[in-house]
Amino acid sequence: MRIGIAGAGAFGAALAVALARTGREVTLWARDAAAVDKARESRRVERLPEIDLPASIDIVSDLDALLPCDTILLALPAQATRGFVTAHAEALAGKVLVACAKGIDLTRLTGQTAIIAEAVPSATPALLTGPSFAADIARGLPTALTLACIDEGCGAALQAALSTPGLRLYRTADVIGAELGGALKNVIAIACGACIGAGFGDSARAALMTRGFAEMQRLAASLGARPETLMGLSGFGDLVLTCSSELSRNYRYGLALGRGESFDTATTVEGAATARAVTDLAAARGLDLPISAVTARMVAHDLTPHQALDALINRPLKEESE
Ligand SMILES: NC(=O)C1=CN([C@@H]2O[C@H](COP(=O)(O)OP(=O)(O)OC[C@H]3O[C@@H](n4cnc5c(N)ncnc54)[C@H](OP(=O)(O)O)[C@@H]3O)[C@@H](O)[C@H]2O)C=CC1
Ligand SMILES: O=C(CO)COP(=O)(O)O
Repeated sequence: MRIGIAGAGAFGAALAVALARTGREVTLWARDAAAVDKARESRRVERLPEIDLPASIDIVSDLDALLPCDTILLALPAQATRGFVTAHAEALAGKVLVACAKGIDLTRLTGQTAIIAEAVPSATPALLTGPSFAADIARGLPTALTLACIDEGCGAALQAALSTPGLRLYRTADVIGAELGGALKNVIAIACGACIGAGFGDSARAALMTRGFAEMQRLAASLGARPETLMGLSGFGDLVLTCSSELSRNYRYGLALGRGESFDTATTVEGAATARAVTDLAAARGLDLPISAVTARMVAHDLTPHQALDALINRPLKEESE
């Protein structure tokens, strides 16, 4: 089986490397023909420097080269997925499309698989998510992720096809829960970065992670997720990784907010748009998600980290379980 990957950024390239190293046939597509020519020559991509791409990976800019692939991983930023699958709906018809992005689509406030189902109804949507930095995967460091698919037969086939000796995949049919865990943890990671950047300390970060996790569980439950999914790799696991490592772009973006520094706008920071989406979802569902709300306002430069802290810490006292 030849596996296609759309998007030759850090994650797409890392997955291509991990799969190619174990003998899978991989086609890696990127939109920029000049960048593809450069990558074919140098066997490197800009967003994953220092990693050599095995010669067996076919790097292409012509989307037709993905046509022989029955399974295509979509490793694009979350807000780009809708445009991509809509523009290429005909070519993607009938394929197994595995979303790898971690974000809520701002247009319709849905997860990645709902975008796929809407744009390409004949495709089988799935999701690959969980705690992993692209560089770790590319280096073959041990990693465990979640493979979510409503079609359980397809989920089991994908689990086998995408697992490698270093990359252990667990399977679930709870796509909604897995999507929300991956998307919402990015918002909390921005909050945690801002907390550390502003000098509020590790104890405050632990409080934000814990109360942020409660917000993730509250929103996910209201959208039909299974509670145990949020406790797993795609929720709790990725929250821990992203809120505690400077390898995370969401966390580093938060650090910059906390320090009052600027941040490179070309860097993919999924939690920024998803914070807005979460605020809209919470309003529509009458949910109280205060950490996500102040994070969205910090991202919009409508609150400073100190004002955000004041807003959180001066809320009326309450039961922890509420
Ligand atoms: N990096 C990581 O450690 C991990 C990332 N992820 C998730 O994977 C997703 C992608 O992240 P990542 O690879 O790191 O991001 P990068 O910023 O490294 O790369 C994004 C890629 O998407 C391409 N792209 C952007 N917009 C479009 C578009 N409209 N059409 C086609 N291609 C487009 C970019 O192309 P161009 O260069 O031409 O702009 C670039 O190659 C995110 O949701 C992220 O959360 C998940 C786990 C780990
Ligand atoms: O999702 C990730 C780790 O699991 C990558 O995090 P960032 O997008 O914050 O870099």
